[in-house]
Amino acid sequence: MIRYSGRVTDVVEIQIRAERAPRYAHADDAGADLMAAEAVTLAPGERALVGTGVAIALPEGYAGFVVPRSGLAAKHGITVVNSPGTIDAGYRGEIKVTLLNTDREAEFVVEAGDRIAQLIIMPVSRAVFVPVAELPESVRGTGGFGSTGVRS
Ligand SMILES: O=c1ccn([C@H]2C[C@H](O)[C@@H](COP(=O)(O)OP(=O)(O)OP(=O)(O)O)O2)c(=O)[nH]1
Ligand SMILES: [Mg+2]
Repeated sequence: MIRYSGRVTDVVEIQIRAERAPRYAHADDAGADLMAAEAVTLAPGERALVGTGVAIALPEGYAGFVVPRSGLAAKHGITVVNSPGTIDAGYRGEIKVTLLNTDREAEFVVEAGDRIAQLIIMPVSRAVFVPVAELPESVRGTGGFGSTGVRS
């Protein structure tokens, strides 16, 4: 924990190569906006792998997650196909965004420099998978996929 903008916050230093570095719109935002490095037009229902021109070296024990922007989703039906896209600590390539236009009628135009998605940096655990004959009991057990219903 270090002091940042007058508050005590987790801040992780990340080495980056980019023409347009991801930017936090507000100091306490979780997601830093990723900009398109290229222009692309998405027809209704079309997807495209859009470059951001950003390459990073995450410290060991961290991962990046590429997630949609809610404004683009609500106003234009733009989402990220594989959300959250996982950026591994060892990845040194360009971060790319799999944008999908879910709108049935309108095309969506992306210009270079547009903020198309956001990047969330998180500490992650790595597991050691230990085979066992029986898993410990729990209250939920094997219930899932709507087992608790919809209405309260
Ligand atoms: O939205 C994304 C998701 C992934 N990546 C990059 C970083 C990540 O570390 C790498 C591999 O991602 P993932 O493991 O999700 O893809 P894969 O299909 O399993 O490819 P691989 O076999 O290379 O792991 O691709 C992106 O640039 N954007
Ligand atoms: Mg993989």
